[in-house]
Amino acid sequence: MKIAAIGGGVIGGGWIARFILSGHDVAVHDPHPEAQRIVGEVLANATRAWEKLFQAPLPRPGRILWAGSVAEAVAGADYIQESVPERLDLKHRIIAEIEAAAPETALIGSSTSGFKPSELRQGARHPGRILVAHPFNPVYLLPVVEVVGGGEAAGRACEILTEIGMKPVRIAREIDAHIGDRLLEAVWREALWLVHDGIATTEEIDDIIRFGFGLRWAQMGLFETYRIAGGEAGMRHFLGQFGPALKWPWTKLMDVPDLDDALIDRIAGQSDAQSGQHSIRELERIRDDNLVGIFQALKANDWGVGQTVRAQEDGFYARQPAPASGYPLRIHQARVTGGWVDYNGHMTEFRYLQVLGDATDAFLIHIGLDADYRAQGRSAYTVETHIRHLAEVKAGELLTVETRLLGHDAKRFRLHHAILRQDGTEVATGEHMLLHVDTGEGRAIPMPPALLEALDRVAAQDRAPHPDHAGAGIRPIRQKEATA
Ligand SMILES: NC(=O)C1=CN([C@@H]2O[C@H](COP(=O)(O)OP(=O)(O)OC[C@H]3O[C@@H](n4cnc5c(N)ncnc54)[C@H](O)[C@@H]3O)[C@@H](O)[C@H]2O)C=CC1
Ligand SMILES: C[N+](C)(C)CC(=O)CC(=O)[O-]
Repeated sequence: MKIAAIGGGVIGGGWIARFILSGHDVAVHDPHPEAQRIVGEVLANATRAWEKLFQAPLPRPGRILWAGSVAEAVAGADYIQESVPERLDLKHRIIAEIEAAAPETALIGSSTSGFKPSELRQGARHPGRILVAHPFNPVYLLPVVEVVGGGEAAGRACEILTEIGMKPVRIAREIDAHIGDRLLEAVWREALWLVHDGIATTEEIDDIIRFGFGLRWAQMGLFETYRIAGGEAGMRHFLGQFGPALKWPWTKLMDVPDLDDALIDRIAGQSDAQSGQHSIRELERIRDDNLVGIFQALKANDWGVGQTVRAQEDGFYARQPAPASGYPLRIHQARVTGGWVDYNGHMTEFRYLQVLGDATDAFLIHIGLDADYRAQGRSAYTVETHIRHLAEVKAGELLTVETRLLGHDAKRFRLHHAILRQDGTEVATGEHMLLHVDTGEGRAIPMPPALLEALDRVAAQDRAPHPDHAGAGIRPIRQKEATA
């Protein structure tokens, strides 16, 4: 699939990073003289965030193909994401340039925050393929994308967006600013009035959000949160109790304070005092680390955005390259990132287990125990592990795992992984016993014939003697050694 991105600013850069990290090449056009530096920095932050977010091995990243014109970028494209500044005349000009050069079948998604598809489509040759695909910043982490403009084109766009780990929400009827920005603008207007009227500073308002209802919104949204706030009587009681207050004159919803120089100076000054000690890129990294932490907590709870992360990881495992011929199997590789390194300057203890666990997952997919298989309520659980740490590993190193099957019966199999550096040095080994289980009943059950046959085929290749340490535990410390 060929992807093109027109505009590589805050949002275009985020889209480019998401496509690249999902394994797609992206042709990019942006006339900004520093576009390559800006997109490069966004991609670096996005890569850092994805390496922290996902436990599954990431796909091999795609490449950025810089194009000198819109026409060059969109030639032969299947999906084009437009992220130029929010001016309708500019968007019309860009869409006309895209239509003149792109295949008729190419989909055009616009990042517009406010324009409706009917406005974007004015004067277009093939209006039905022009859609709003409105993301939220940072695009490379937040999965939601509002897809506005219906029909077959929207269905195809949703498939592509889902494939890169997004959660498309199709909006049935077009309205100005879609849904997310309608909600955000209401809060934003109120916040501007609170600063204007001298009721609160920018920091106080942010504290009320981040130490309070922002945490609720991050995992349940608005309606589910208020259902709980109604107590045991739920939403009906909540509406009965707090509904009348909605008619009291609390809000200045449609009224916007005059953004004169004095108010701009006040907001910008308070914002500098609040966050000016960090550069924007540093703030982005702080934000990304916090989002990753929230996502991981929600993954552990199988809830909300955590389910999207899990589904994306399943996709990464399934896309692992087929093993090269030969034995031991070489079906897993991992790059040691800066975040994997501890205070001793080398790969921290639990990351060894992560590499070994990911290698086991790659082996499971190799024998057919993949996400579709697990969806039938059967899986494999590791019940015993022995790791030997043999050499230090530094950030940036590429690790390759060699996997052997040391034995199996109807319900169990025993794996041996050797983690190798690029120069062939063995840096760790892991030996693992796995049980085939019925996940609903939580008990071991025999494997079906197809899995056993796959294991038999691997076992037939395992002709070398077992390593000396296979089956060994940790050596006892003899008393003489202990007191020496
Ligand atoms: N910034 C935000 O929080 C969000 C913005 N959006 C939407 O995304 C779109 C882009 O906004 P941002 O990325 O914030 O703006 P931006 O100003 O950061 O980036 C716009 C980019 O478009 C480039 N550009 C200008 N003319 C161009 C042309 N003729 N061909 C190719 N590139 C061109 C600029 O050089 C710039 O890099 C807008 O429609 C906006 O409403 C959507 C979601 C959130
Ligand atoms: C400010 N904004 C209207 C451009 C914001 C968005 O469109 C979505 C977001 O990321 O908040």
